Amino acid sequence: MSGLLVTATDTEVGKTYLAAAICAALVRSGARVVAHKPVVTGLDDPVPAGLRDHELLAACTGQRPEQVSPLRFGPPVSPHLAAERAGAPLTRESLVDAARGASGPGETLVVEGIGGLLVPFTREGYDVRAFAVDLGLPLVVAARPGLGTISHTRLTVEAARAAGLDVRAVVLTPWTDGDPLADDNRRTLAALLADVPVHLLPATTPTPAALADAAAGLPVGDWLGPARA
Ligand SMILES: Nc1ncnc2c1ncn2[C@@H]1O[C@H](COP(=O)(O)OP(=O)(O)OP(=O)(O)O)[C@@H](O)[C@H]1O
Ligand SMILES: C[C@H](N)[C@H](N)CCCCCC(=O)O
Ligand SMILES: [Mg+2]
Repeated sequence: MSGLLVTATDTEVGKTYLAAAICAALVRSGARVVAHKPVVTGLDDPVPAGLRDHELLAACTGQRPEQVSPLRFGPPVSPHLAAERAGAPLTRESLVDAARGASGPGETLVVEGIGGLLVPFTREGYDVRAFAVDLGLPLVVAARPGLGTISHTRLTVEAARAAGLDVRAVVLTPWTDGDPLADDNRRTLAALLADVPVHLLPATTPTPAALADAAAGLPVGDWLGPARA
């Protein structure tokens, strides 16, 4: 089984758009794709433009939304707190088992993290980074194009590398041509990250066809790596 995990420099950066675009592009190329979001929180918030995370991912892969995300909570808070409030604290074992069981031979697994890389699933500090290590998946990092992204992106890549994770790409999203600051952020990050390529996901609408079009320029196949059994 091969796959990747999409993380980000923060919550509300573009993980779902990017993960959905990757799924849609892979499906368009003929791959069998399974999306997995270990935990969704914030279902009490108004429905965003388009669909909720697990619904948009499911629309891109053909799964049912509940298959994409087995654990769904209302409060817009960190997963450790949402689960605790629901009286069902998360465990490393159940999170890893669910992710490993999500896809089978010949399928490509696209995992969307939750929030940023160090968001905890448990009070003891089992977090998205440790989850990616357990799954053995390479990372793709969604980052904002604008002010603040240089430091947030470098911090995320450093934190990933400190745990031995393979960062395949940073993707600035939503990208719109013609912003001089975003252009310089792109160049600066490409120079400072050196061996991590910086790509762009154009601003798009959240439909499978539009997302696949938006991802057409991304070397998605290069980002996939084998998952740990
Ligand atoms: N490529 C894009 N095209 C259009 N809008 C985008 C794009 N990328 C990000 N956005 C905007 O950023 C918002 C947040 O994106 P998204 O929901 O993908 O973030 P997230 O990192 O998955 O958030 P969460 O932490 O809640 O899972 C979207 O609602 C949308 O407005
Ligand atoms: C509600 C939000 N959209 C996400 N689902 C959860 C983000 C958790 C962030 C936790 C933190 O970094 O403080
Ligand atoms: Mg999301």
